[in-house]
Amino acid sequence: MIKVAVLGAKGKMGSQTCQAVEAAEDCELVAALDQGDELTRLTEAGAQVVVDFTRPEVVMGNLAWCIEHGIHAVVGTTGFDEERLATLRTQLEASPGTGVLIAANFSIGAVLMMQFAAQAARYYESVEIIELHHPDKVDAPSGTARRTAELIAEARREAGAGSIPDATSTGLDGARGADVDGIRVHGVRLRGLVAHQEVLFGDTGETLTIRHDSMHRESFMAGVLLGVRRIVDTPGLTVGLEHFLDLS
Ligand SMILES: NC(=O)C1=CN([C@@H]2O[C@H](COP(=O)(O)OP(=O)(O)OC[C@H]3O[C@@H](n4cnc5c(N)ncnc54)[C@H](OP(=O)(O)O)[C@@H]3O)[C@@H](O)[C@H]2O)C=CC1
Ligand SMILES: O=C(O)C1=N[C@H](C(=O)O)C[C@H](O)C1
Repeated sequence: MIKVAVLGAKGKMGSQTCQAVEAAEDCELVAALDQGDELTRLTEAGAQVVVDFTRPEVVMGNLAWCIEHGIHAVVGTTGFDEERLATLRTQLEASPGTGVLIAANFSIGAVLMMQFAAQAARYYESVEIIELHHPDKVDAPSGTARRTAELIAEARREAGAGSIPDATSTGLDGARGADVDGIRVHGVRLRGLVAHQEVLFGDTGETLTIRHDSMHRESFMAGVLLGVRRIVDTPGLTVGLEHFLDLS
């Protein structure tokens, strides 16, 4: 049995994760912590793996504590940039047996969408990303959109692609979305939505749209449990659930 604790347990993702861990035959939910709870409860409960679905402003503190105490972490919370990842790598050097998985999105379909987008990137002159989420989401653009943009930008650089054409010279601030690594990202917040993304590619005479929809938070649970099962044997930092999937 893998002893699992959830941080952010009263939240939308945390509560779903508690249910999924309790239903998994090879996992035991040993602690469910939320805002105001002491992290010492993790060691008291003997947690081997922590699943973090909290907030970008608190996740780094949680991870520093877990790494220091040799507790593996599966992290869905957003807000990770290169600087944060570098900090985690340094912290993990001092705790060599500990593993941390940072996954922008635990839905298998979303992981495939990012992979397909990276594959398509080299073939199209134009690309833009539209992410669509529920209005209670605290960050924009989504972690998934950021990661998708980074993967596309990397693929374009490797292929020697130039900058994306855009003749806009006047207009309102924000009308062309945010610039993530040279890729335009647009965010929609709409009651009724959960988590959705479209990646639009275009070239002369054709477009390609890759779309993924999470209609329910259950869609993330298979990926979360995969992360829990794999991280106990994967020391160091893993960025992206794709590393735990056989995509060949
Ligand atoms: N990787 C993925 O597949 C997915 C990632 N996410 C990401 O996960 C994060 C959480 O999303 P969601 O569940 O919708 O958000 P919620 O706001 O519903 O849940 C966050 C929970 O964490 C609690 N919390 C805040 N600070 C702490 C703390 N220091 N220790 C423990 N708990 C704390 C909050 O309490 P309070 O409300 O009192 O502040 C709240 O209960 C976001 O970054 C989101 O983008 C979401 C979906 C999928
Ligand atoms: O906050 C959410 O809901 C989600 N957050 C993650 C993100 O920012 O990419 C994953 C998914 O899009 C749902």
